Amino acid sequence: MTKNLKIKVCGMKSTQNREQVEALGVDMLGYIFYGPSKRFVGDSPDAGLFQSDKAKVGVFVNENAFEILGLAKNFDFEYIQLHGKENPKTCGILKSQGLNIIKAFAMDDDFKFSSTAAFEGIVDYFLFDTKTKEHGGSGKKFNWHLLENYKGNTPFFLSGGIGPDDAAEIKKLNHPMLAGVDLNSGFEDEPGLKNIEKLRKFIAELKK
Ligand SMILES: O=C(O)c1ccccc1N[C@@H]1O[C@H](COP(=O)(O)O)[C@@H](O)[C@H]1O
Repeated sequence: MTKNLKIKVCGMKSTQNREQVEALGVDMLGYIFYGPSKRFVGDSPDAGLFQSDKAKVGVFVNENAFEILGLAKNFDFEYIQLHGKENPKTCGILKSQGLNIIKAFAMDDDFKFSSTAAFEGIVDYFLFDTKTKEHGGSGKKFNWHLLENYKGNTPFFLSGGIGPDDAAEIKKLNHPMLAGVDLNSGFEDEPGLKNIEKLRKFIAELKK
């Protein structure tokens, strides 16, 4: 089953690095539009950064829906990842404009999966990331056993601190709604610069 997991690599900041990542056959490329992040694309990103045939994901934290729509049009995003406290209404507004939506949830041992119910039928994917003060990109894992409590119908991405040595553990996860993995800081030489060999080995192991 893990052979078919979607692979999203997040935090693209360099055109050359994006081209190398893309050549690995990943499914989705993520771009961070959140100023405080070390992976923020910046105010005037290089146009080449976005010249990709892969599905492009704009990542936002509590951003205004109209601002998101403008940026999605500018950069031709297929997906929008909402990584803050966005509500179902905001997700619905973006969805109604033809965008696919990934809604992130911050996981800790107190997380109630019932909080995902209001987003069912509105968003395309959930993304379960570790709860920290930074919103995302923490490099920290949550307790993956918590996923056993997720009984919803929306497929999800596993996220939060996934690293080069995790392929075997991910392959053991047998959740019917696990759709993909989100790879970020665990595969970096520096924020926004992915280590291609680490990604190559991990992807090969995951698909084996
Ligand atoms: O990567 C960031 O800096 C970031 C900032 C704000 C929101 C989301 C961000 N990235 C997302 O964070 C998760 C987990 O990343 P990590 O593996 O723990 O580094 C991932 O879904 C990224 O898309």
